[in-house]
Amino acid sequence: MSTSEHSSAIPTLELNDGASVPQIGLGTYAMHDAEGVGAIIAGIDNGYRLLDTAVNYENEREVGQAVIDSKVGRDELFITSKVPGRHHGFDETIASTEESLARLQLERLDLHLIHWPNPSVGKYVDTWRGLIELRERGLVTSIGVSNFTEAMLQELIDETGVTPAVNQIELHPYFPQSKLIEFHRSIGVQTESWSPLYRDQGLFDEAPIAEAAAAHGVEPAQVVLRWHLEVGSLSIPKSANPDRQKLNADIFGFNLTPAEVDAISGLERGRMKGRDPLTHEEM
Ligand SMILES: NC(=O)C1=CN([C@@H]2O[C@H](COP(=O)(O)OP(=O)(O)OC[C@H]3O[C@@H](n4cnc5c(N)ncnc54)[C@H](OP(=O)(O)O)[C@@H]3O)[C@@H](O)[C@H]2O)C=CC1
Ligand SMILES: O=C(O)C(=O)[C@@H](O)[C@H](O)C(=O)CO
Repeated sequence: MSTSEHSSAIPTLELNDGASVPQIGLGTYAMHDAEGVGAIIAGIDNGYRLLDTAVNYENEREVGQAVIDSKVGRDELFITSKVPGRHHGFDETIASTEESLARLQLERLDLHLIHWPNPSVGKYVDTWRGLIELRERGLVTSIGVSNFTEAMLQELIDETGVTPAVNQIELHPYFPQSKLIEFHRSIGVQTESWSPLYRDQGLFDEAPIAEAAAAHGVEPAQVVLRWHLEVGSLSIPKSANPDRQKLNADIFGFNLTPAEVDAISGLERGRMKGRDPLTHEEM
């Protein structure tokens, strides 16, 4: 834990390349303009150090401004962005990343991901080679992917010998992805959960979550975010509300029992919007 005046209580874990990453981060999807900058600064003030953005969120400028305006030093923060589908390809990935860095007003990203594999385009291996090159040039510290299947991960490793540090995937109690998490664990990839709260669309009323919340004296959202840690994933809940930001990050003072974890995982019913990376493509 940092000892600075603006320290964070969020512990870290180590990625397969030795880099340190906070165990929970702030999603920034749909945070825009001055209001978005204010919400991101509030997140940093509330202890978040990992900020998750993407070219396609069209808010890298806001994230960069929040980093500049916050009271926390750049080196204490962990900034993630993502290469969009329209920038797949070796040269395109280098150019895309240089543009992201310019918008973010940063010299280096802590983690850069391939946002979606877009298999019909057939360029994710070239894109991965671009990320490897960027890491060698020192423009990004860690490299990873998002929405990759087991077979796609294996293909990247077979083709390049480089294992992604992270696979950021849709993961929540309705879609627990236990087989993919186990595969990640077996090859040293850190699982990262997107839409970890299922965008507050009814999940919190589910009995195993409400019951665990009552048993531990916490809120249902905290149970859900603790469940992500218990199954081995770091999550990036988005909240623009300072009170909910604080609540969501306050998950390190209790544990769920194995029975509670199993009951919550038993809520499985499928993806939120049918975004199967074998067929769903985003440019
Ligand atoms: N790689 C990928 O393909 C994807 C990546 N992502 C990333 O993951 C992040 C998180 O996912 P996201 O889709 O935003 O969804 P989340 O599951 O994080 O849910 C966010 C929604 O839940 C609300 N919320 C947050 N905390 C609470 C709480 N304690 N109680 C009640 N409601 C709450 C927020 O509202 P409010 O702000 O008002 O608190 C917001 O409406 C994104 O922001 C983005 O960075 C997301 C989708 C795909
Ligand atoms: O937010 C992201 O990172 C995405 O990849 C999108 O799928 C986004 O979640 C979305 O909901 C677009 O409709």
